Amino acid sequence: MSAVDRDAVTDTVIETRGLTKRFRGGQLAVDSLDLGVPAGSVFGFLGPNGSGKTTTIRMLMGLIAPTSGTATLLGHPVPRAARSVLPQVGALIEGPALYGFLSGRDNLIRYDSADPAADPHTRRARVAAALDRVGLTAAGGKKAKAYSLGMKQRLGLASALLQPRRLLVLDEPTNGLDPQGMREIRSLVRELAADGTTVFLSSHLLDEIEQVCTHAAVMARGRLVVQGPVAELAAGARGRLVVTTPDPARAARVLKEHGVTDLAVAQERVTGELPPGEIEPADLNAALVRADVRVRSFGVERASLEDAFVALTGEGFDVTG
Ligand SMILES: Nc1ncnc2c1ncn2[C@@H]1O[C@H](COP(=O)(O)OP(=O)(O)OP(=O)(O)O)[C@@H](O)[C@H]1O
Repeated sequence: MSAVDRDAVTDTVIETRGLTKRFRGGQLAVDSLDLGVPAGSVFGFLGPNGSGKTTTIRMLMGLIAPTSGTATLLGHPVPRAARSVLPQVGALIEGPALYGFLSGRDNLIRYDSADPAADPHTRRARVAAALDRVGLTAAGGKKAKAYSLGMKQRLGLASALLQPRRLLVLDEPTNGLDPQGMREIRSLVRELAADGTTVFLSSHLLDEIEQVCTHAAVMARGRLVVQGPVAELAAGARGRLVVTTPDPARAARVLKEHGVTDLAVAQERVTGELPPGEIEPADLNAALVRADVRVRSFGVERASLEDAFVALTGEGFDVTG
């Protein structure tokens, strides 16, 4: 009998403790990572290029051994229990390996045949269902080499979905795709999550994480910067104050006196960082009015995950790493 109980109830589908990878050349790619991915989440693993995302995923999938620390998948230790737990995990790492001369459908048949646990009698139905899942039924007979990058990526996802999965691990699933391809993958991820599959996906695109993920972890230089629900992460960074007024110089002076920093004036628009602590935006508005500044509009721009990243690391989010 399998060492893995298929019905094991785990609230945290991926958990790492002090997970560390130092490559032979001495490069510390992942540094004491403590990650917790809740069941049912769409979890974004975010960081600039070179921040250690792929190395972490390769350790989770048992492809490379950690230097130190531990990791569990669906409650079972990896790499020790990798063999028994990985059948419940669909993974798409560094693009799918496809045969260009075979049709999309035949590529999936090949994948399914390579799985010793897959019943050959139900193979055709499984492949048809997987093609349907990713919207490739009509293109199933086309050679894979004629597929667009987005279609290839969807075919890769179909191969990961031939069996029911509790967890999907996708490494940069939208990398290299055009906006339409990105949208397709994103809506597919949402659908899969709605069906109850936990999805862990890495990305260096902040807005992608904001659009599709419920939770995120932010990496920088091999270290975890922060993790949690996306809404809370963005709320951790205070938004920027924006005032429009025909008296920008006076407004800037008053705001400065009340602790607003990083003030910038562009025509009738004055922006700045809210002071930390007790002061409410409404108090600032009242102070402007008291000082006879004619306020046309007053607001705080919603903070984005990017603001949170900048606030936490003190650096810009440079996708070229
Ligand atoms: N096999 C290896 N040997 C030595 N160093 C490596 C190896 N693989 C990765 N690294 C280094 O480890 C660091 C983290 O790389 P990793 O690929 O995990 O980052 P990433 O966040 O996934 O970035 P990308 O999106 O570019 O893949 C980088 O500095 C990289 O050069």
